[in-house]
Amino acid sequence: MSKNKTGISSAIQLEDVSKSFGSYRAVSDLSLEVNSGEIFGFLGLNGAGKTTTIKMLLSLLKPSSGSIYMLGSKVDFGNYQLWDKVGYLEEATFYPELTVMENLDIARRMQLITDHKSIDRVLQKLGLDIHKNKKAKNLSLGNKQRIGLAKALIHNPEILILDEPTNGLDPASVVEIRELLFDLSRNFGVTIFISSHLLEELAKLVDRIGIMHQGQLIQDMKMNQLQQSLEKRLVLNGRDQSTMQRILTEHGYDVKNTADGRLELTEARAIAQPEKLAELLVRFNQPPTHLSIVTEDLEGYFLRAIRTAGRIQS
Ligand SMILES: Nc1ncnc2c1ncn2[C@@H]1O[C@H](COP(=O)(O)OP(=O)(O)OP(=O)(O)O)[C@@H](O)[C@H]1O
Repeated sequence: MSKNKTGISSAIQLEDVSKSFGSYRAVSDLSLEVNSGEIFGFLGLNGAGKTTTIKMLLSLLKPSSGSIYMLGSKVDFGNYQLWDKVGYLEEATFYPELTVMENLDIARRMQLITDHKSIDRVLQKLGLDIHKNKKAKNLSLGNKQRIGLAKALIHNPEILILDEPTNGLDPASVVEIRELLFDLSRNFGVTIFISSHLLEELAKLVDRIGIMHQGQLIQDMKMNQLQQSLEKRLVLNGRDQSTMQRILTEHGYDVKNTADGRLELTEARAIAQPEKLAELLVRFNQPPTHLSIVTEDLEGYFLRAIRTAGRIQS
């Protein structure tokens, strides 16, 4: 395993990786490091370059330029040893008429694993042992996805790569898979690289997030940094909003009207001391009938990050 500048082991490392299809650059100068045991969320709109990147990690696609390392070993065509240490799940596929056990036995044989206990281990790890003799077609959606994960994990990989693993799952199954991935990371030390276009969903699971847009990594931050980066707004209502707006403006506040008929302020002093603003309005006989601080939601943040990068029209 390679160590980065801070001495932390990095499980996945991309250095100035680009991929072009003809004249179209799907991934552009992507540099990224995922630490060992970390859950990294790879976020982007459709067409951002997530799947192309994942295919390069798996050496299903060759980068046009740049280098990729996993567990300190260069990802290259022919470096088959690496695949003993990497699991991949895109979409759960299985034989519906076969039992869970039979499905996993096929996966075991395809991966040339001789140890039959590997099936029991993975069944237990994923909480599938109670369903092992059921036909795959009779399982819940969440448990079907667990079969896919079990196949990706049967060889006990150190890195798990997931491309939109909760696509099409119902909310309960999404929670189940999330808890499972969390357990794999925290209790089994698996490094997880997970792509999605849903920030709300990733935010509940990942340690760090990278936002891709038009082939470029426009943000890379820890989740606690993300929480601090969410924009706050002070919104208020009153009986005579034009008078309220005039008073606040005369006292140096920057006040906007919102589309839903409220007054809104985003400046730091208004957010830090809303009571001062309320006192001022009371003094001028214009008490607010509603005053609250609203924090931007994660999808709002995601779209703002993309707009700020100046790459889509707002
Ligand atoms: N084999 C290919 N030939 C030409 N263009 C391609 C090829 N594969 C991907 N692209 C283009 O590269 C861009 C990035 O695609 P990619 O599949 O990596 O995006 P994505 O972020 O995974 O999107 P989605 O969430 O829709 O899967 C897209 O514009 C896509 O059309």
